[in-house]
Amino acid sequence: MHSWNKSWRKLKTMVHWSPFVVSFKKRYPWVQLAGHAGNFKAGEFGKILKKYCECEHRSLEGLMLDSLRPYVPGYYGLVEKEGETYNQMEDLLADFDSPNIMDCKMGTRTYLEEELVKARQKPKLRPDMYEKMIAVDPEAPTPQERSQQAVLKPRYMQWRETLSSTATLGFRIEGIKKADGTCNTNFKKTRHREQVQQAFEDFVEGNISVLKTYLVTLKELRTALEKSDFFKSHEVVGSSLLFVHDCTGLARVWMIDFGKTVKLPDSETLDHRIPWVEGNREDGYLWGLDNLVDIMGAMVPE
Ligand SMILES: Nc1ncnc2c1ncn2[C@@H]1O[C@H](COP(=O)(O)OP(=O)(O)OP(=O)(O)O)[C@@H](O)[C@H]1O
Ligand SMILES: O=P(O)(O)O[C@@H]1[C@H](O)[C@H](O)[C@@H](OP(=O)(O)O)[C@H](OP(=O)(O)O)[C@H]1O
Repeated sequence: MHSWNKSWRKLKTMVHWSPFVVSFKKRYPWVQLAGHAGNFKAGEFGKILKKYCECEHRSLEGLMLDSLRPYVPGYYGLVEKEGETYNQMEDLLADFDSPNIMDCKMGTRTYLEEELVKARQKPKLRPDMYEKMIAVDPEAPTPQERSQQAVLKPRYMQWRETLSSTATLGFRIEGIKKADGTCNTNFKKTRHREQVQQAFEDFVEGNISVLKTYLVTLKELRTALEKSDFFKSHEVVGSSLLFVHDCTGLARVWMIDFGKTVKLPDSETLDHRIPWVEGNREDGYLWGLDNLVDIMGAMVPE
């Protein structure tokens, strides 16, 4: 949605290992599991820099004053580096020893209503999205899309939603990286509950204590979301939950990526559970979290 990142190549099945030189204390490899390539840079120790986005800046500022504060990376404002502006935030991996990481994109909708309106007013053909589409399913494009060798962004985003578990469960796995270095970002067709559960099982590798900690945290997060003034008054689209655990048993979950988190007009609020119909701006975030809790809950033995 931001012009500066439009042209950036998306990470595909590869994880970008950024050998950040971390000042003073130790060197550790930082991992970007999903999202736009080239979006991140090392900050001072324990901090990272993400390419500036006005929406994210405003959201992080608001979140620092909200009851959701414990569930989001600490925000340290803007930084200029080599002529570029960045949002400086807490590196959530800094306290972990060889972390296992999972990114789940939350919600039933992955594009903003305003993007839909823009796409109608000024349709922009996306040959790159057509290429990504046929790489997964050569049969997916319509005859018109095939002749144009391009698709519109909302069409691509909706196709991704229905192919994955976004439409049916209200969240989807974007990537999993394990402590042994293996990494999987090939979840575009992970749609059914059983497939998602299988991926979670692989992620926690049978560690019930880690699974229980995740479950407790997700329930606490749900309670915090239900009480949060920020959450009530914002459309939260394309935001992820970042799960991180390591061999010491430390396991935490944070909300990340507020590039498409938008304030509603004053006094308007969202339910975050009811289905989206164009105009109501519902994002299905809590419905997705309910399903996530349900699936992880079913994995914990009685
Ligand atoms: N504060 C953080 N600490 C540690 N890792 C992070 C942090 N923020 C993001 N990451 C890593 O970077 C990845 C991409 O983050 P993010 O979703 O914010 O990027 P993006 O380019 O805005 O993504 P998208 O293309 O979905 O909009 C995450 O999956 C995670 O691995
Ligand atoms: O995961 P995929 O299949 O690679 O698809 C991308 C993904 O849906 C991103 O969330 C989206 O960025 P935004 O969330 O910022 O819209 C990007 O749009 P873009 O190419 O227009 O940046 C898509 O290409």
